Amino acid sequence: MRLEVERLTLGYGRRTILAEASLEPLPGGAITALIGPNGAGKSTLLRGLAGLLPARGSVRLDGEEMAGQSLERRARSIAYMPQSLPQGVALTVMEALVGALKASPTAEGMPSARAAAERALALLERLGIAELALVGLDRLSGGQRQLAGLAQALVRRPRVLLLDEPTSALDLRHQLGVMRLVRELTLQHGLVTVLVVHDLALAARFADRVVMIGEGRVRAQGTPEETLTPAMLAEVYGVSARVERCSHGHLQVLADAPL
Ligand SMILES: Nc1ncnc2c1ncn2[C@@H]1O[C@H](COP(=O)(O)OP(=O)(O)OP(=O)(O)O)[C@@H](O)[C@H]1O
Repeated sequence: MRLEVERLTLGYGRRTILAEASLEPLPGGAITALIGPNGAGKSTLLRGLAGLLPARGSVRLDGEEMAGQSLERRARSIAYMPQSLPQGVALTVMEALVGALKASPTAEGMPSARAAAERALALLERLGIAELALVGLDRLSGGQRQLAGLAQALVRRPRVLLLDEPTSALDLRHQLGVMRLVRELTLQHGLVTVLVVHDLALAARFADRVVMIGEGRVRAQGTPEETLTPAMLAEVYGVSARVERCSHGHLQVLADAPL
């Protein structure tokens, strides 16, 4: 599994947001974190990878151009979780998960109703929210909604997992739990996982690769060590920052002041 992005140009209407973005190939079994300041174009790039925006350039999965594929075909391999789930959906968590399975059958085809329910429940258990299975989406807290949204993306067992800020509403324990689960699934199934994240400590700890976006351009890409440098943080985020290792050896970004 390998996702290749070449000279991708994306925008809304006539406004170009991301111009000619090329990424080093995103391999299966690895997590790529998209980082960068607010409004830089991270979500736009993720939507572009999901095929949700008109684009110029090329996004290829295992050598096959995604643009020409039908939405249904694309949905078989790609799961995309937006920054916020739509409000006003009168479904329980379980109904939403089974609905997600029905709406976009995976490469394995459509599971039976019983198998779908079992798969959904097993996933909710793994995410620690099995007790929410029969609760309405509209009655969940922000963090619970985010976990339910993640479950909706994961339940289909995609080959490419695109997550827009999957941990932004989560407490510390759930942040670590979700990132560990995403890492496990990514490794276990060789997924191409791309996630937008603001928390640079999470990016440094869990991502294999980091793509730093600033003002609609790819400003740096590589390992966390290569990209999370004081010089790049100054240039792209406009902060003076230190990058140090904690007593456990994890990379930590300590932002000291805006420049
Ligand atoms: N649906 C839309 N229609 C028009 N412009 C949009 C739309 N979504 C985003 N934009 C614009 O595109 C630019 C990039 O937005 P995007 O959401 O990709 O940034 P981001 O890096 O994900 O930011 P954040 O960290 O704040 O979520 C912004 O200037 C934004 O105003």
